[in-house]
Amino acid sequence: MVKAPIKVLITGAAGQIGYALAPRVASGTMLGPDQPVILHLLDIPPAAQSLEGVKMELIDSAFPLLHGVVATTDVEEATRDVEIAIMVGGFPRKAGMERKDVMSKNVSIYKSQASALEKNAKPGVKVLVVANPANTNALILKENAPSIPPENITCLTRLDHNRALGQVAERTGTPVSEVKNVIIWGNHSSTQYPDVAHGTVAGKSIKEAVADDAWLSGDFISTVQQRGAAIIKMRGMSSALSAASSACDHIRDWVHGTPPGTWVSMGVFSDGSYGAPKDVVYSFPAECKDGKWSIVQGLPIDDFAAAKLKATGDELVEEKALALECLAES
Ligand SMILES: NC(=O)c1ccc[n+]([C@@H]2O[C@H](COP(=O)([O-])OP(=O)(O)OC[C@H]3O[C@@H](n4cnc5c(N)ncnc54)[C@H](O)[C@@H]3O)[C@@H](O)[C@H]2O)c1
Ligand SMILES: O=C(O)C[C@H](O)C(=O)O
Repeated sequence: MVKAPIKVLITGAAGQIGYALAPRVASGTMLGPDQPVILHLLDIPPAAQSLEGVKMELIDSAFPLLHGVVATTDVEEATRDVEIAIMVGGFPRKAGMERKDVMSKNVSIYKSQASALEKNAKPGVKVLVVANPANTNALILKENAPSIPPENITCLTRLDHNRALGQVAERTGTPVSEVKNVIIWGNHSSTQYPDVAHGTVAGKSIKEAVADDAWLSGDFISTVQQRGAAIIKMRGMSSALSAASSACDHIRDWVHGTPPGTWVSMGVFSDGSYGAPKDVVYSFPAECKDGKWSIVQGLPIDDFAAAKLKATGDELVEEKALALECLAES
């Protein structure tokens, strides 16, 4: 039976991630080869012409699964009846900036777009926040859209997860598909903790396969933590194709499920698992089934890891306070 099309919102669609993401969604990479989609593309008025150009290119690509494109600068129109919302709109970090620097520009966007989503999206809308500071933007969105269940609002740490998989694959000379169950804990920032203690390479523990503990507890961690900044340095712009690809991975696994025995990293509203602060959006290992995620429980955490989990949690609590200050001033 032919499936009904799903409306997918991409905000910031005229930007560089939007340009890489829209064709992936339209070609079925995100929701599967039998799922038609209608793309709702939102950007701000100064980007309206460029947004129209993206729409023209999508039409010219003749994607069989693409049943329509709405390109608009009207947030009410953009959010109407969407079942999936990928929130990319905002201002990216430039060289030399920390994520906190983009805070004041971006959190107010998330407050106002929360209301539009709440009012217009389909009940059960799944939201992925990509724009930085991703965890805190997601939190602000959640706080300002009380009728959307908190478990439906997530942020992207899958890019960091994929970066960790990539580093281990490169180091061990193994196809990345053989590397599993790394974890990104905490914030999508340089305090995140990329954890390989429970991961495997072709069934062997990562520790055993890499056989270099100093690298695993040193350069590996800092490389993943600093990868966003390293890409900005190389490209002069922040990551886009890997961000778009990871956003598709995040939604695909959330909707279609994670393979048995495999988890992914997702920024989700914290219930305090593993001693993380409650009431922030924190990245945990997550398994997905029937369109729902759950935090993988019961993993042993040693003292080294516990200190890292705490540091990134502390940063999220600080970011939340800063975001609330920015909103109070705006
Ligand atoms: N979480 C992650 O892993 C991750 C990875 C890469 C980038 N990012 C973040 O994603 C965001 C987008 O990055 P990019 O490289 O595509 O930036 P970009 O500047 O190329 O595109 C952002 C787009 O958002 C639009 N925009 C600004 N305000 C808006 C609003 N109120 N509503 C709708 N659209 C709006 C801009 O006009 C622009 O077209 C940045 O915040 C960046 O830091 C996150
Ligand atoms: O680091 C950035 O500012 C961009 C993005 O969040 C990334 O991780 O690549």
